[in-house]
Amino acid sequence: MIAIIGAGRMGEALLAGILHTGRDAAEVLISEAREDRAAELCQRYGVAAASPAEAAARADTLLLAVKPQDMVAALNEIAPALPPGRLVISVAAGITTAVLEKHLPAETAVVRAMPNTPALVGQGMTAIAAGTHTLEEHLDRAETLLRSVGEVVRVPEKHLDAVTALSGSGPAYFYLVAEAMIEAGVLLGLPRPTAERLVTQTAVGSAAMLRDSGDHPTLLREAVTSPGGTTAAALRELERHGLRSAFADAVEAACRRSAELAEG
Ligand SMILES: NC(=O)C1=CN([C@@H]2O[C@H](COP(=O)(O)OP(=O)(O)OC[C@H]3O[C@@H](n4cnc5c(N)ncnc54)[C@H](O)[C@@H]3O)[C@@H](O)[C@H]2O)C=CC1
Ligand SMILES: O=C(O)[C@@H]1CCC=N1
Repeated sequence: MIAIIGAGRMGEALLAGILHTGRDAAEVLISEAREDRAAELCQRYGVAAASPAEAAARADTLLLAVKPQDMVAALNEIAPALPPGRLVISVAAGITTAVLEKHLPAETAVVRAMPNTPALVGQGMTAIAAGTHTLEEHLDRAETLLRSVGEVVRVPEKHLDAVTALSGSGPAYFYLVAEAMIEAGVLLGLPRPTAERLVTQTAVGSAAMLRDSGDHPTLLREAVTSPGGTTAAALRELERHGLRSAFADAVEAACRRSAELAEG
């Protein structure tokens, strides 16, 4: 039995992804503080709801997807009911395995994970790191579970704030670029639905090439950039507006914020 504690946006993405891979809904519990939200998800996915304590007692794997600011309260609800030998996976930004271990019974196996919302469609990217009492077998279990919603990499925990800044928050950067491109198309007089369709398929096609061609993004970009052409004119403007340093600053800010969240 798997229990998802905190079924907000990320909790639902994980729930949907896990069920999509054929896991029986009877094998998944959700625990969600907002009753209307819990009822909506139970109806949509056919899973049962339980209190955090009940979920802790019944599930062998707990997936914690509450906000970092709510994590200690959630751990305190779970800890008294948690039998030995359970695996606790947290996806909260910034919350270290040391914090998780401090609020759980001694020797609980914890895994800190950072997924992203494309998990909802089975295209997630998750990085995982082990706690002090986490054995290879626990990491394998976490990896197998999270692989049901996309790709998984193992990283040392010291890299997880950077991972959070890059792939955890990363989908938002791509969506912002998509929004900005759609508005630019509308500015040029394209009907909005046309601009949306052009941008969406351009994003999907570019992502497929990035993943499948084996070529570095630089080579793929160069192949679009004809000498003296339109792309070169556009790229010069993006460079003039400092796009690369904007990304460096943005990702650094996200990484700093992730580290701050650990402090509560
Ligand atoms: N949204 C994203 O793209 C990603 C989010 N995360 C992490 O996932 C966690 C959740 O983020 P979101 O889903 O965006 O937030 P959210 O606010 O949509 O979801 C959190 C949910 O937890 C519930 N909750 C709070 N305390 C609870 C408790 N004690 N027991 C049961 N339910 C409780 C809330 O009612 C809420 O529905 C955060 O820690 C975040 O860092 C990680 C990767 C990506
Ligand atoms: O914005 C956040 O804090 C969460 C963590 C990574 C993506 N969303």
